[in-house]
Amino acid sequence: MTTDDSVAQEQQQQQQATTTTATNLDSQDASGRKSTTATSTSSELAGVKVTITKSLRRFADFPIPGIDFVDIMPLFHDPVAHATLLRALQLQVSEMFPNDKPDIVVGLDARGFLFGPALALQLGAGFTAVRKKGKLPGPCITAEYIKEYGKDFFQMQEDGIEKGQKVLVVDDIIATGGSATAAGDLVKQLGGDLMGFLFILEIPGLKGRDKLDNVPVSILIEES
Ligand SMILES: O=P(O)(O)OC[C@H]1O[C@H](OP(=O)(O)OP(=O)(O)O)[C@H](O)[C@@H]1O
Ligand SMILES: Nc1ncnc2[nH]cnc12
Repeated sequence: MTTDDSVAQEQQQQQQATTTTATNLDSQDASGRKSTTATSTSSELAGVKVTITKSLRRFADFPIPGIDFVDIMPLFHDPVAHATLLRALQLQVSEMFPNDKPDIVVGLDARGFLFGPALALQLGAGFTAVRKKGKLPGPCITAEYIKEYGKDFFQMQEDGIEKGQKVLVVDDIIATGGSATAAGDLVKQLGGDLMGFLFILEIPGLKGRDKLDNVPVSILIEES
């Protein structure tokens, strides 16, 4: 077999695997939510969590000395892992809110943008960005916050959320919880109904979720 043949064969196998995962996503209603009769079980979630965990990797002393950085980028490099992640997040939202759904998914700059819009589409919700200061045009509101490796500012456009809209905040990682707290404050300032927070994983030991009281907090991979 030539190199070209084996590359083509590998691509075909990967395409088949992706199609299989995508087919499993079909059991959902018109709004994009999974139907209760579909196969959304805890064991299915446990299986996809294993696949996702295998795609994570760590870098010591990044971006500054003393930080053990968890890199989520391989999840998006592999289309099967990517589809699995989206499936798992969709299931997680169904578990968080069995009889409800968000109007708006808010994703945090920048890694919350990698999956927030796709998840919003799956849920039949809109997407709004929380961005680092100076990136959004027009009238904005601002919040200063402290995260695991520094201080920063988040902004939202004033028309990013309509008063009373139900909002789910999503991000890749919760460490100290500073970023998520600031995002939740911005949502509430705009009159949004903050439903909860969803993360792919947490940095253990920093007690980030303790900052996020009064709303449901869901973390796909509890220990990393
Ligand atoms: O819980 P915390 O201590 O606030 O830390 C978590 C935040 O830190 C990272 O973002 P970062 O600010 O590094 O931005 P990036 O996504 O652009 O890399 C991560 O994506 C979270 O948003
Ligand atoms: N340890 C960490 N790894 C990756 N992203 C982070 N954001 C905050 N802390 C982090």
